[in-house]
Amino acid sequence: MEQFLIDNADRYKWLVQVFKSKPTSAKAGTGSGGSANPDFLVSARIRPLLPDEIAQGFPEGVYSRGETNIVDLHELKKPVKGGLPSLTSFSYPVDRVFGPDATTKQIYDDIIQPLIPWAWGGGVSTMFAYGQTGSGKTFTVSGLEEYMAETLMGGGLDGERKLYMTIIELAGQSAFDLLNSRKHISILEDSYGNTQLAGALEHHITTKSSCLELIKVAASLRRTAPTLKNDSSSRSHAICRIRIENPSIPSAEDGLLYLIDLAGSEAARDKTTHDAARMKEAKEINTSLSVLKDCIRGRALVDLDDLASGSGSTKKAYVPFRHCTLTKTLKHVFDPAPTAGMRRSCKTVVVACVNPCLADTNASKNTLRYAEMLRVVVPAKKTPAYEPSVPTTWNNEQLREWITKSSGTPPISAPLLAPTESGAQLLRLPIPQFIARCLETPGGGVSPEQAQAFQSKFWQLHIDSSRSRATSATADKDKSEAKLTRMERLDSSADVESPPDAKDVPFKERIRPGMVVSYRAVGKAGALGPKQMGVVLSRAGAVGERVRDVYGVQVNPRDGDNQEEGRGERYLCSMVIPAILPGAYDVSLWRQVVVGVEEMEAEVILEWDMATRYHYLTV
Ligand SMILES: Nc1ncnc2c1ncn2[C@@H]1O[C@H](COP(=O)(O)OP(=O)(O)OP(=O)(O)O)[C@@H](O)[C@H]1O
Repeated sequence: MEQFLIDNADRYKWLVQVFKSKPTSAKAGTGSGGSANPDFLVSARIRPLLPDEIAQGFPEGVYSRGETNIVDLHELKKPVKGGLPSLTSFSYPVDRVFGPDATTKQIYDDIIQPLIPWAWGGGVSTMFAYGQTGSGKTFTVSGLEEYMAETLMGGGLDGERKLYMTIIELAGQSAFDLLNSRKHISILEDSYGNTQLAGALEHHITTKSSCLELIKVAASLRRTAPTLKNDSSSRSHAICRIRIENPSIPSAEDGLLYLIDLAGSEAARDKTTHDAARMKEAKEINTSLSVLKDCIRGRALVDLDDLASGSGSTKKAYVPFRHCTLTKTLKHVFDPAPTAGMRRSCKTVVVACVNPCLADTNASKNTLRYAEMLRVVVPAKKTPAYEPSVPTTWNNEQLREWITKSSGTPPISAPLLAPTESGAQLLRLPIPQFIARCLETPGGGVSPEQAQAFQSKFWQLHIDSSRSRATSATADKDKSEAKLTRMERLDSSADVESPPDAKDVPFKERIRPGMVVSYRAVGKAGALGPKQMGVVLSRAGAVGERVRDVYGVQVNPRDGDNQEEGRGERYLCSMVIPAILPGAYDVSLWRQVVVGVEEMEAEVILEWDMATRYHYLTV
């Protein structure tokens, strides 16, 4: 067959020329009536022919159709009964095509760079390089890693972050730490359902050079085996994970950035030369890639359903992430189950690397079909009807109006928090980014506590509205008292419990047992940092002389003992400590602390959630 292709290369090139000169059909890259999913992008990179492929006389079989984001693949068919060879052509729509002349920098700037601020802001960003062996995955990923290191370490991103890098390799059922001499590690699920890379080292990275040095070490330890297409073919998946910690919001989940160089799917020409072990390895790789496809597609469908949940749909796609080690490791990326009511906000980019050689079109077809199957097009649908208690039905204007009305005092700047987003889009914003936008409100009056509480309120409203919509699908439609959403109940009960003018009295003048206050702990920060919360139990002077707080300080000292002159009223408070779930708090009754009125900053409203058995901040 290869000789047939070489012998008929001139005819083939002429047929391709004729194909190209025909007017192209308007087969849009997005399919009929839909648009590309902004958080999930599938691209194709067609590498140039390599010198040995050119030397053998193979022409290119895969072409980019430029702006339309369609990849054309041609094959030359042997004539059945005499006659001349003919052309068979296939077209594959993707979200973005990069032809042989595109540089890795262009790819980075166009589709990868936006992943970095997303992870920096607390989201999960993932890039997969997929393709046949020798199609340019490692070439692409290693180039992208360099640019990524530059962006992360270049100082152009807002705020302070701590970065930790882990690089592991998955080969069959085994996992190895590529930053610790290929030491065996275990992929385990802990009792909270989180995947743990037990035994893998995390390296704190502080400079671009230290980051690149670690990437170099990992590349040198990656398992490779020669294939016909590539002398050093990677027979394993390599996962580079950067965990991004935001010290200014300790309760927020860390941002995660994954760059994944998948093991090469096999070229048919390769398979003829395999022994049993290599065949088994190839089978394992293909199985994991198949599960990966189901997970990527499943998760994209779940997100799409969320974006469109104004429709009230409760049908969820299945994401089989526990079916193989690769997807289990990437639980954060795929798990559709929310934690504390919130699903991690993910942005994913797939780069399908394509070998253009006419002799390899079978494998390239598989790669492009795989890419096509991953695409989940956002269907064109009519905007859901506005409902005041359902954030997913709000357009930008309605969202801004709600922000201004409901974000507390001072009001959070709606144009800064939601410059363009609809309600559904703002729900997908990572929490730290939401908070950071709130804090940009001019005047500096918005505190991190207010921002966090407002984020919880927004989410709570969404959860309540989803629950009540699900219930109303099966129950009587009458809106009775029993059917009020939790926020409505909270609002109405707040009206009953607090005197209407309570808001006008400064909180320090109405301190009472049970009130929750935030305070700046002077000289006793401990592990929780200086900003803390506590539930007021009593005046310090009301307890016995022997009572000491968590720091060993006598709560009610006799005259002359421990008493600092000139201090205002002091209260014994139970500490409110961050719980294991993001945004959740526990009241630790037995950990008590004395807080002076002058240390108190604001009254805080905590709301108890039966489902998670934790408290959450509300505005
Ligand atoms: N865009 C490109 N421009 C120039 N050369 C490229 C390009 N992409 C890949 N190559 C070359 O092609 C060869 C194979 O690339 P690479 O090793 O990245 O493939 P791979 O898909 O990672 O293969 P495997 O799965 O077998 O590890 C290398 O010699 C690489 O330098």
